[in-house]
Amino acid sequence: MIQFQQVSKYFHGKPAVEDLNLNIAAGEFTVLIGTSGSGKSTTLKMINRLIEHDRGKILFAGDEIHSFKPQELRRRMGYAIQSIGLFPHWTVEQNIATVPQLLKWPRGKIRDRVTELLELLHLDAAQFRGRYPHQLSGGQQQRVGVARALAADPEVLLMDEPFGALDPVTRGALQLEIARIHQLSGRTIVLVTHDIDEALALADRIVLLDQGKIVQQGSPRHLLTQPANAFVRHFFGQNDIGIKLLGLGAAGDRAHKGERLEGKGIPADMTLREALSEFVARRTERLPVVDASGNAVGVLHIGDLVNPTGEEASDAAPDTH
Ligand SMILES: Nc1ncnc2c1ncn2[C@@H]1O[C@H](COP(=O)(O)OP(=O)(O)OP(=O)(O)O)[C@@H](O)[C@H]1O
Repeated sequence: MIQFQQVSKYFHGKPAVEDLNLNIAAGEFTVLIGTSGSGKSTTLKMINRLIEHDRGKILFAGDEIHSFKPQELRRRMGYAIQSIGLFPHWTVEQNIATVPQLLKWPRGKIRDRVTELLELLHLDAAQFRGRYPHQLSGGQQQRVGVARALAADPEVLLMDEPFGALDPVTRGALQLEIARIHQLSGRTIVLVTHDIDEALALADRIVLLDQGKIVQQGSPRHLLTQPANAFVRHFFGQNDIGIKLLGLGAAGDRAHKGERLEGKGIPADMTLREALSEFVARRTERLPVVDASGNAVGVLHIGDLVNPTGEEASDAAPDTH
């Protein structure tokens, strides 16, 4: 969907990004991560030509991005940023409708789309559509920013620290919503963050940058278990890699499906990291696992957390005691 071929960008003769090769597949959730000044935002902004690259080629849907008008690119790519950039004198509805208005959608269609997006981001449409940005909390403004980026159903969603400056609870809620939107829509998403847990939770593929170059790219599990060098190991925090790996697995995948246990079940989509906390808090070594409707899925054993292969627990010889 988006390809970088030997792309470089210089500011005042100094490289911000150098010889970047990157292939972002359609439908993939890619997270660009790295230390401050490593070139994440520059990389993202070159995709929609907010920053023009100096060398190499960037392709979008097979064509050089220079063959598109910047306006066309920006209509086909939603863009959400930390500072939100909502127009202060426009209502929530007018803000969300920016691109549909440019595309001259009929009024009724715009109205329906605004309603749909507000509901998708858990904002009551009747209550919020007529408000102005200053009448919203920071988290609500961020939601409107994401809704605006999604408004014209873009093929690609570019997000630059969209949940920065939010409290951890709101941040977690918005991360869940983005993950859900990605699952529902299958849209290509490129997100910039310096939050390692956010990257691990959301990414299909993580691209780790340092000083304008890619140090390593791959699935979260790949970067955690096979770091290319000491920088990668250090970046992901060598001391709690085990805990981070637990964050990538779900209780439902590891549960012993043939077993049943009385008691309050943990949700199948709970991460193993959260399950570890439950084991400790409940002082138990086994936990029942339930699906979204509360039906039993199986039983998770504390020993399953140290299964180094991460393979699904076998039911061939269920532990029945
Ligand atoms: N408009 C600009 N003019 C001059 N230098 C710039 C400009 N934009 C970025 N840079 C420089 O390019 C390098 C990469 O910046 P970039 O914003 O892409 O990094 P980043 O990884 O997104 O950092 P952060 O996490 O701090 O936002 C930095 O050294 C930065 O100072």
